[in-house]
Amino acid sequence: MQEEATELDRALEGRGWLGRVAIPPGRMGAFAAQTQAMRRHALSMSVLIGLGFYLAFAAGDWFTVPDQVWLALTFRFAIMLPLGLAVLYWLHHVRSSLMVQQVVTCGFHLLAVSLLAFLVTRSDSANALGFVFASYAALMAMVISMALPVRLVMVLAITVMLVQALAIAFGPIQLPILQLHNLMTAIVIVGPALFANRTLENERRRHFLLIEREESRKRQLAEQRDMLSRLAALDPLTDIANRRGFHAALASDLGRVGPDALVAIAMVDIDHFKLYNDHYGHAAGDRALRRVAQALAEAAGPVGRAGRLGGEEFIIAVTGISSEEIELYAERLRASVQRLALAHCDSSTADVVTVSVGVVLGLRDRADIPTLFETADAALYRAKAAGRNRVVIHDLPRPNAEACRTG
Ligand SMILES: Nc1nc2c(ncn2[C@@H]2O[C@H](COP(=O)(O)OP(=O)(O)OP(=O)(O)O)[C@@H](O)[C@H]2O)c(=O)[nH]1
Repeated sequence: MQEEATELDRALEGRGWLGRVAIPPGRMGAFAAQTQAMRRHALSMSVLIGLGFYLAFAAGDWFTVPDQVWLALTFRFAIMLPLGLAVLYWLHHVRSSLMVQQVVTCGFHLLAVSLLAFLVTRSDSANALGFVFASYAALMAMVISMALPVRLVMVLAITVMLVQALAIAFGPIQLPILQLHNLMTAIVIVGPALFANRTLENERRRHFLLIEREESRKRQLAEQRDMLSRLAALDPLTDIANRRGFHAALASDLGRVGPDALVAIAMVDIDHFKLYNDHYGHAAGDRALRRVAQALAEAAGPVGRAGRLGGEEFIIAVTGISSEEIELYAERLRASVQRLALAHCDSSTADVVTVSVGVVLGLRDRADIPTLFETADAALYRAKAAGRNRVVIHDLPRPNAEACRTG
């Protein structure tokens, strides 16, 4: 994720060929998809505007090419008008690749320019040469508005220049200086047009990369937030939920079950753990805590939530369990620790590590959770007092019923 942001930062510096902002290869598809609609729209607009000017300047034909007016009007209204409408229809209704659309649109503009150049070769009027320069104005407008790739711009510009050179060569006015004018005009017009095209394209790319970087940073922050909240909910020693994580998980479980569901809380405490630490050392005590925590989490199963309240005290919550099942469930918790067979030679209860379990069962809607905890704690206290390594169940719906089972 960090590498992703760095890659985008590097791309934004625009160290590509001639300061070009290069899109990283993996994002080229997304960039093309994002800018395609805009580029297609630009093509339609260039045809529409080009056609508008082409028809509007018909009025000037009586002055520019007085001897070829009818041919000029035929070009404008009988060829370019229907063709322009057909290209517009095609751009909007026929699905084809952007490149094909760009080439066809360039072809349309080139034809318009070539027909004017043809008039230059046919007309004896010196005014006809005005079409040569009008063609360059059109070229500049096309290059800036069509958002074309640079290679296509170059092809378009060179073709326009050659067409004009031919028109001058075959025109009635044979002035060699006109070819130089043509070349100079081409250079002077194409240079800024290319620069404007490049600048606009770079801005498009920068805009895309900035949005991508923003998205990537948002994803990065969300991931870090998730990781932090996961860590904040975990007990670092045992890898099961800590008090905070347990409460959050229980709250979400309680939100999912109906008001009639039963909720069981089991408080679990390791017996004589101080003696275990004193005998085997604190590091061994930590290892035992980890093993007990994992055993309890496993025994709690997919329906139970296990957490470490602190020290050698654990808690398990189960929602949607019946009063018939709870005794077996609690016994399973207790037995899971004894089955670990962690030697505890100083324990007066058993020769292995054992736990005492205090359980309470309550109705979800009547359950005041802190009260349930207190009651489970009181049941645990009774289990300790009764000799440890046993389960004491305090059943809230039937307060007098109390079951006791020892290992
Ligand atoms: N190794 C280790 N020991 C811990 C940790 N947290 C608490 N303890 C120890 O757990 C022991 C708890 O002792 P007590 O509260 O007297 O309880 P106990 O010895 O288990 O006696 P009963 O609960 O009455 O059976 C203390 O010695 C604490 O130092 C821990 O993270 N690691």
